[in-house]
Amino acid sequence: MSYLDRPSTPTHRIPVTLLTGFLGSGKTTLLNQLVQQPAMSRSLVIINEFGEIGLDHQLFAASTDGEQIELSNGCICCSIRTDLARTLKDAVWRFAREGQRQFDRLIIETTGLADPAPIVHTLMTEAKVARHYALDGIVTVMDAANGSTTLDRHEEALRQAAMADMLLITKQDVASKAQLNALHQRLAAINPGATQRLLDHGRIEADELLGLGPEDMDARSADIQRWLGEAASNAATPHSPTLSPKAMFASVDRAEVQAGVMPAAPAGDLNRHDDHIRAHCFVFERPIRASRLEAWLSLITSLMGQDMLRIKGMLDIEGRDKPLVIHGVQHLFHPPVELEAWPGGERFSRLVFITRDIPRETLEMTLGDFLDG
Ligand SMILES: Nc1nc2c(ncn2[C@@H]2O[C@H](COP(=O)(O)OP(=O)(O)OP(=O)(O)O)[C@@H](O)[C@H]2O)c(=O)[nH]1
Repeated sequence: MSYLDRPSTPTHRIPVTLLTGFLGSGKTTLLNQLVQQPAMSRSLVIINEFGEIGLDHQLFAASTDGEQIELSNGCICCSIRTDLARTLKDAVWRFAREGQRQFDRLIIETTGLADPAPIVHTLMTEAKVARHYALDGIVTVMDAANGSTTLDRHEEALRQAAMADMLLITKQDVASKAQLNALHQRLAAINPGATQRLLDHGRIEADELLGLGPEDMDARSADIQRWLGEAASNAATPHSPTLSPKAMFASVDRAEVQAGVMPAAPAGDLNRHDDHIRAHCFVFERPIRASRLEAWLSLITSLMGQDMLRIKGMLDIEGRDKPLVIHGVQHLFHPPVELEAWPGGERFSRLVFITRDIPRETLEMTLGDFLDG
């Protein structure tokens, strides 16, 4: 059976929030605020820091009912990935009393230099980990004062921003308005699908950071709009039924930032620094043949998987009445999720790609060829 023919049934896996952000951006400050909140009381927190303490899964008493583990002799995205996998597997019984698991949610705080992709891969590909855990969302913290410079200098920070479901901007109190606007525009260009929020010393309601991913989207299909990005949903709606498939591509290279979340950014040269990381949105009016899309996804991810940072889509597949949501990080895809209804009653396919050094034309031409078939 092919990938698109296997929509997942709702699972009861433990949702995982990956908290990332460059060195000193404010991750720990945020985490300290979060763990005080009742919504986080049954959370296990894994903190990965570079440090000198040997890796002995040293346990700390957390400030709330939650539990905390420190992984501190390397970075979980590279040198100690197997330690992360083992820690996750062990945690299920280690934090259990009388056969009952004592946590319902997992937060992983990465080091400031971590690439989120390998961590997501560990969650998705290690069978014993994937059985118990499912990625809920990637939350990336950005420092308003240094963020633009950090993005200029550090590929890691770009990748953290590009893969985020939510971008939390800290230190607005010490940033100029110009710095804040520049960062806001830049992040909107890199990752139009991610919500941007301003944080004051890490303060935010935990609920806002939870339930970000597609795993439980079935229950709240209206949220698909936000998840795919307002830009993909609004700007790319097809109208004419006579369009040829190639003409149905719509380009959305800028984000419509959600009202009330951040002020609208003034127009500018959004991609001056980041030409290599881009968001590309495509819409298709006619139903897509599953086998052709799968063949294309397989080709494109095997050739360019490393540079295909994120893929999100809501698809109208031939022979299906309901929308199918797909979600991938590099060459790995979560099981597709079938929604109950088309959000807003609008039935058409949307695909969003966040890529590094992949020209839009490459996607457009190959996709057109495959779907034209
Ligand atoms: N002015 C200001 N300072 C902040 C804010 N948020 C965090 N900080 C400060 O920024 C510094 C770094 O914050 P941390 O939370 O330790 O950052 P981190 O991302 O965990 O840092 P690493 O562990 O080095 O990756 C601390 O001194 C915080 O008090 C904010 O909104 N405003």
